[in-house]
Amino acid sequence: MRLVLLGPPGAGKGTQAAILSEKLGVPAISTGDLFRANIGQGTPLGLEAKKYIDAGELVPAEITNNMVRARLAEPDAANGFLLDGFPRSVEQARELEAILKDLDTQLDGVLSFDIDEDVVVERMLARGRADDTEDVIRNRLRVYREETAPLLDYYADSLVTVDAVGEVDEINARALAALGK
Ligand SMILES: Nc1ncnc2c1ncn2[C@@H]1O[C@H](COP(=O)(O)OP(=O)(O)O)[C@@H](O)[C@H]1O
Repeated sequence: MRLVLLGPPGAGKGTQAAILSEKLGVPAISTGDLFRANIGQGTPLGLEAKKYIDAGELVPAEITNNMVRARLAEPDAANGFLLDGFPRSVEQARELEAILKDLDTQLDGVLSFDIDEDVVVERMLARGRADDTEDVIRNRLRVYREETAPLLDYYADSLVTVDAVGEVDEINARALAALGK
């Protein structure tokens, strides 16, 4: 199963991706985690990406697209994947289509986690990651509204929406039900 997970920052996509990954037997691929791993290891990609992440801006296309292309070509993604954090813009959605076409495959669907901004701001302030200060959170939400939310229309035909307010297990059950699993 090849799925894109959509939703605002703090919607719980990463948490749900980890559980769904186990239940569906496909890897969860998070661009945020890939960037953070690169930052942790001090790679050139990580050093470059950090400037944008610390400001809550999108990392430039050439860095992000190549990283995703390489990750999706790895053997463990051959039978499916859950993509969390990519695409984050219509431009990236077009790039994803091109990447999948080159791999001779396509998406099965898009799972959208639906949640209010007020709730996600509270959640992010509580988790306290390095890029979770109030100013940076506000900027990430602005970028989400301007760049990422248009994907809800872009993917309208393949969109499955899940209410992302509630307990982790409850939301996971909703997601599986929405996927017909
Ligand atoms: N597809 C992407 N394109 C550009 N930048 C990205 C992408 N995915 C992640 N990033 C960068 O990594 C940061 C953290 O992403 P992520 O871990 O998905 O957190 P959240 O979902 O809470 O915003 C983003 O704010 C952005 O700077």
